[in-house]
Amino acid sequence: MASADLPTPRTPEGRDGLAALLAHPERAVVALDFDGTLAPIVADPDQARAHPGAPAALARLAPRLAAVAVVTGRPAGVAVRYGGFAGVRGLEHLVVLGHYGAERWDAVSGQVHTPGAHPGVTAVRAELPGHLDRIGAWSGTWIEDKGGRAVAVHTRRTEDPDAAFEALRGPLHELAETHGLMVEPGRYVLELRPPGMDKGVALAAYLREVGAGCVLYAGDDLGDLAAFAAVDDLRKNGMPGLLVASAGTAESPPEVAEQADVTVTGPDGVVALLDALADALE
Ligand SMILES: O=P(O)(O)OC[C@H]1O[C@H](O[C@H]2O[C@H](CO)[C@@H](O)[C@H](O)[C@H]2O)[C@H](O)[C@@H](O)[C@@H]1O
Repeated sequence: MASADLPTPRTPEGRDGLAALLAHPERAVVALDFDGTLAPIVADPDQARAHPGAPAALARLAPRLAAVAVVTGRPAGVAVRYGGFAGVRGLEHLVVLGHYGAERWDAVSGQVHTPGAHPGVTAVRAELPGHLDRIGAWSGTWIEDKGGRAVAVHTRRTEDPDAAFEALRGPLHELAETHGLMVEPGRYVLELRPPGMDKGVALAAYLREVGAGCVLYAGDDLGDLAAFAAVDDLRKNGMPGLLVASAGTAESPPEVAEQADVTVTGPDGVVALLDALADALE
């Protein structure tokens, strides 16, 4: 089956990945990032919501696939709420891997499974406001409290988000190191979180768990490159895969589109792609 609306991937690996998904959807996993991929980027992270067409597009696809998963830096429960993913007909088996895979929500139980607070994150949450004052962080720098597994510092709402971001890099790396944490850079955000987990580790484990035969992964930011690398490794070992970049804005990291097989324009383009896939499979 094929659809006129489906893009032609620019690489042979991507073309194989798309062909495998269309030929054997029952063996395919579609996994997507949340912010910037399923949800438009907005200035206030608490106001981010999934594209209005995203839950419906995923719900059309999910019953025909091995699995659909969201893989996000958000706490899993937050992505479920902001995505409107709970209780959606067709998404009864959806899984959300939150905090870069450290925690997990599944639609079957409706529960979040989390490893609990990390002592380094607990310490950083307490120290961070004073630390930002001491280093003279730009006005408008904003701390997103993400619970016990991560804390994020955003610069989007400062007068010069790029300069504010660069000024924070060194001091936040030092603070993270002091507490056994790593820094995850993103779009005008630096997140301090425990090492040892990333979207690639999380995605590869999930694909093994469900016995996937092929995968589509879509993302927009630097944190998604670990998942891209995992798909690339799997392709080298014989599992077809398709990498999709949600890009097209001035702030989109160029690496994401460079490493993808297909580039679409933001969540609008992602939802259109999901709908085109669903059309092709119906
Ligand atoms: O893995 P993701 O689902 O992409 O989450 C990564 C981080 O995304 C959020 O920040 C980004 O989106 C915000 C809302 O659109 C935007 O204001 C910010 O500049 C972006 O970096 C979120 O706030 C973080 O907690 C996520 O880890």
